[in-house]
Amino acid sequence: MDYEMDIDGGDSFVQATEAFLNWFKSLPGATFHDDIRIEDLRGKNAGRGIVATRDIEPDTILFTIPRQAIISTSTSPLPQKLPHIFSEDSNDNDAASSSSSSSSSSLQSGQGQDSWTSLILLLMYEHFRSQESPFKPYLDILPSAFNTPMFWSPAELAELQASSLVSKIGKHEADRMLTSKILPVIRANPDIFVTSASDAELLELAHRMGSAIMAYAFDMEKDDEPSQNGEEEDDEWIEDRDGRTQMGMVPMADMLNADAEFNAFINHGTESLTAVSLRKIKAGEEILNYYGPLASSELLRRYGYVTSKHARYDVVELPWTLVEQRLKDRFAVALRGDQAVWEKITKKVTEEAEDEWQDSLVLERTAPDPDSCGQFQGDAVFNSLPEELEEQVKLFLKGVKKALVSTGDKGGGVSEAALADKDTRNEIYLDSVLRALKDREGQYYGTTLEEDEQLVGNMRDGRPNTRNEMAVWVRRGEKQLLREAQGWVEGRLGEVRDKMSSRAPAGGDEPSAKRRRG
Ligand SMILES: C[S@@+](CC[C@H](N)C(=O)[O-])C[C@H]1O[C@@H](n2cnc3c(N)ncnc32)[C@H](O)[C@@H]1O
Repeated sequence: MDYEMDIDGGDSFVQATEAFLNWFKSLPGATFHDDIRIEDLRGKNAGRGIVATRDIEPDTILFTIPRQAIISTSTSPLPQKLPHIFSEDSNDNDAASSSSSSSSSSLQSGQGQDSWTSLILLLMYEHFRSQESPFKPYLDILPSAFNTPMFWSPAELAELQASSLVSKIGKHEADRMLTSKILPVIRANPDIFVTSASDAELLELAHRMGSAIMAYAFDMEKDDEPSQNGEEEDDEWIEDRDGRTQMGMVPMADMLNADAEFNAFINHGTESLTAVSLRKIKAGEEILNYYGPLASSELLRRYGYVTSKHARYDVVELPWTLVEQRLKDRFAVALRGDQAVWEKITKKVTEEAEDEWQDSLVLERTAPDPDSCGQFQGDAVFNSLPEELEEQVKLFLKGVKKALVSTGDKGGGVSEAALADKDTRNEIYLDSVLRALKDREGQYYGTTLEEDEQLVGNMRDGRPNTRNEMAVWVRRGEKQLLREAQGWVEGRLGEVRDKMSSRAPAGGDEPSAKRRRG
């Protein structure tokens, strides 16, 4: 991310930090513990962060943010100025469906805002107010550029190779959404959004605000009522970003960097939010929040960085078509590569599975949640394939079995009788998945896992410092997971094959005589 750099021989970064801290401390109700400080962490590509200057005990309140200091639709004057844009009735509470479901007339009038676009409007309003904005010292420390893949060049994106992250960036969708929902509101209200910016500049600014929200905003329950027994809510980080929760920019809470092991959390109270230590934090240690059990790819997509601790949550999407192709290979002789038969099977199977059908299956490790002190207990291990994958293969094999019955024995491959045997089906399942996993790894065409390991080994301090290195990190993690998955499947496959060979007479895929039907 780009932060303000030296100007006129002075360090504007340091000055902006000081101005922000003084502004924050002056807010009625704000507190900032004496034993912490905002530190310049640009040396490790982490912008600003908060560090303990002395040992801090568990359950210590590190700082307090009065709710009035949050930028949200509850605190901003903008909704009163533009009630037709911000009223509950005109809002689109489901951001996920907003781009497709909003009528063109509501888009032209700037209605149909969701929690994202509402907050973008609030931030742009404050930005254009410039010196008049009560949030100026806070806005001044928000980054002007981001490392999220939304802003990467095609060459930088190509380094992600076959990572599914590439398909999730959504640059065009974001352009469309900002152009249809943000620009019309600004243009229709020139007295409120005072700017001489061109449409292209407005779009760029809206992207910048959208990315700041992605990496900095907090989600809060809309009413922020205390719980029924009168105690304050302890809802930490709410991951739901589908527009149903209210989003807010929470100055100082968003100065905390984060990792998958962390030592502080944000407590959402009625009057204020507080940052609280989860365990003893030693002098010099960084105070870290938690963004959730995010894969490296997702951490990069939302926040523009990666860490080694998040690698345990890495995921790989396995397209069903790869598994299906390998399943078909097993019956290529028996069904003579009959395209019409395969189409019939696929149609039948997907119909039978209805909404449950998945075009791609998510592979992940079993990773225990961090404990109540924010620390890992136990390793993350790959020890299962997605249940849906097994279900879909089962359905598929059922379809194949029927096809084999109707076409009769074509004199080769796996027979219908063999498919009646559970071990045979299991063997076909695991063998096809294993081959599909290798095919998936092969889709990362540019480099091998071993080459990526070497690239990571050469990184300064053993961690990524550039976009290119972050891309290498993400794809290396995904290839590693694919290898672990292959190892696990190989193990299961070996067991099934041992079992089959210990009970079956010679004869390939045929089940034992005892089990043979018909
Ligand atoms: C909520 S802000 C935290 C404050 C931010 N460092 C700043 O200077 O404004 C989130 C951003 O901080 C950076 N960040 C957070 N945790 C990090 C970490 N563990 N390592 C590197 N950068 C991190 C990322 O750029 C992320 O998008």
